[in-house]
Amino acid sequence: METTITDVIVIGAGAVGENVVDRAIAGGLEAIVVEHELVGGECSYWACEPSKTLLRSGAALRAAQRVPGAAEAVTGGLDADAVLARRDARVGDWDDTGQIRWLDGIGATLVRGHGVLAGERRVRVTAPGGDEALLEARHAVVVATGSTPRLPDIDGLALARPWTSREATSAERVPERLAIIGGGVVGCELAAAWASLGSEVTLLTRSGILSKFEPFAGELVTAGLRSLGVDVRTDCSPDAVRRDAVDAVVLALPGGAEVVADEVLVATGRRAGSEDVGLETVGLAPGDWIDVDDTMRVRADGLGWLYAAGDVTGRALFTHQGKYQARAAGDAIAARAAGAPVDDAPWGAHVATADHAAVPRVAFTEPEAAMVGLTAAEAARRGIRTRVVDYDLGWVAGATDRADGYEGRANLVVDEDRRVVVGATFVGQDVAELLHAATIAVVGEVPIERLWHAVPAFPTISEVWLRLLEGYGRPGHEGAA
Ligand SMILES: Cc1cc2nc3c(=O)[nH]c(=O)nc-3n(C[C@H](O)[C@H](O)[C@H](O)COP(=O)(O)OP(=O)(O)OC[C@H]3O[C@@H](n4cnc5c(N)ncnc54)[C@H](O)[C@@H]3O)c2cc1C
Ligand SMILES: NC(=O)c1ccc[n+]([C@@H]2O[C@H](COP(=O)([O-])OP(=O)(O)OC[C@H]3O[C@@H](n4cnc5c(N)ncnc54)[C@H](O)[C@@H]3O)[C@@H](O)[C@H]2O)c1
Repeated sequence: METTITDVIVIGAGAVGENVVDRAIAGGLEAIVVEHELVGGECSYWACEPSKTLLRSGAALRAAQRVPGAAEAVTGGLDADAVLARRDARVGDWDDTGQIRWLDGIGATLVRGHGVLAGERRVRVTAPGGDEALLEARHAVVVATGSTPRLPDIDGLALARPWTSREATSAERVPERLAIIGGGVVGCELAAAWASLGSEVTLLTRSGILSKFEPFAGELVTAGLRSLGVDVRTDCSPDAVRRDAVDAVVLALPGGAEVVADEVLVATGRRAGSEDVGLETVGLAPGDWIDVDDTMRVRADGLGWLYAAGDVTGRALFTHQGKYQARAAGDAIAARAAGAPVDDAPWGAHVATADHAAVPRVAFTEPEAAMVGLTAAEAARRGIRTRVVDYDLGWVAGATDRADGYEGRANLVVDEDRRVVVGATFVGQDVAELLHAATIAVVGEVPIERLWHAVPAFPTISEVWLRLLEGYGRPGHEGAA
């Protein structure tokens, strides 16, 4: 078998793999990317993009309904067919021609097929027709193979043909009744989306709702989902799931109650997409999250040529954070290949430091929940001496302008020893766009004293920053009324 030699090989052309290739090429290297499905990966076709499109129409409708004058002009509900058609257009009808054009444009080589490591700096690719090819990298191989849904061990579940996020983001019809297992971001976003489109949704979750956020986010989103008609049941997990004689799915709950639906979506977390990438050929355990340092280089003796980025590392399962890791990896690989210095100190040019303390995330639910950095509980777990200030967004002029009866809440978690913000959460209509200011404050470690000089425009929802700072008190004016 002939071997093709290049500088860098990336396995997986999701958003993360694409960005590794982009940075490596920008750094003067040649790169091949191997993809066995669609270039663009989960985010483009079965995750971020279709789910946000399914959610947007309902959010826009409700926003209009909350503004007298506009509300009177809303005379009907959502047109589900039009929403689904917009979703189909957004994902390019699950065709990756556009993304291939982009890869061509940056000078990357795409090899279609399933790639597995085959020992040091080598990748074996099995093409869709079964032909095999061997690739060898002069400098680095990067595993960017993402993650897959994790199915809990519930009796009968696998046989009941459950939806994963893939089916739930690509469905062609609105199910009359949808049961969802899991109250994390996937469960809550897709509950909001399908309830808005007319499904009767029941959401069962073992924990609370959005338990990785501040508790007030879970409370407000639970109320918001219920206002859409979602039957939210926390501390609840089915014992067994089956399809009945008329093909309905029946979820048996502890105590004998049942939930009957047309489809059941399992949204109980993800596992590493590392089971079938040949990790065993280099001494790593298949199926595990791949452990990397902050330049995204695998932490294991003798594997200085092997990197991983994105979901497969388990560091922060978000597209934006994976792309950030990809930039670090691609730049570090190029620097090492050129024998140039690698700036791997915290916040250096070649590291993904923000993964540890400043990951922004938005749950595009009803209402939106957005956070960056640490929750108050996480900060306490890390031993940080904090003070938490919070504020009712319904009192902010920009919010009341935006919607009558605006409901929302925000908080800042302040590190009292360093006098910097280490976490911020905003929950309410249209808060997603507020988040980046908080990310800059956390990453920039902007002293509270200086934040007083960042004046939010009136009347924007961002004025909540001023209210939060007033709640905290102006350092040096503690005695002032
Ligand atoms: C429903 C849902 C909604 C989401 N919404 C958001 C959101 O709004 N914002 C956000 O930031 N994140 C969101 N996420 C998370 C986001 O989708 C992931 O973090 C992101 O897709 C990870 O990118 P990745 O490139 O690491 O993996 P992937 O996108 O999974 O890409 C991996 C690629 O590798 C390929 N591959 C795997 N194994 C091989 C192999 N052996 N050979 C060749 N190719 C291989 C796959 O086909 C795939 O194309 C969402 C996730 C879900 C499930
Ligand atoms: N907008 C976004 O950025 C976005 C959207 C969707 C997904 N994502 C990413 O995808 C990741 C995975 O999301 P997810 O929601 O699948 O996982 P998750 O870990 O966030 O939530 C899993 C939920 O399932 C529940 N659960 C687990 N086992 C259960 C069982 N047997 N019965 C009942 N409930 C059970 C948990 O209590 C939890 O509520 C997220 O952490 C996030 O990184 C991001």
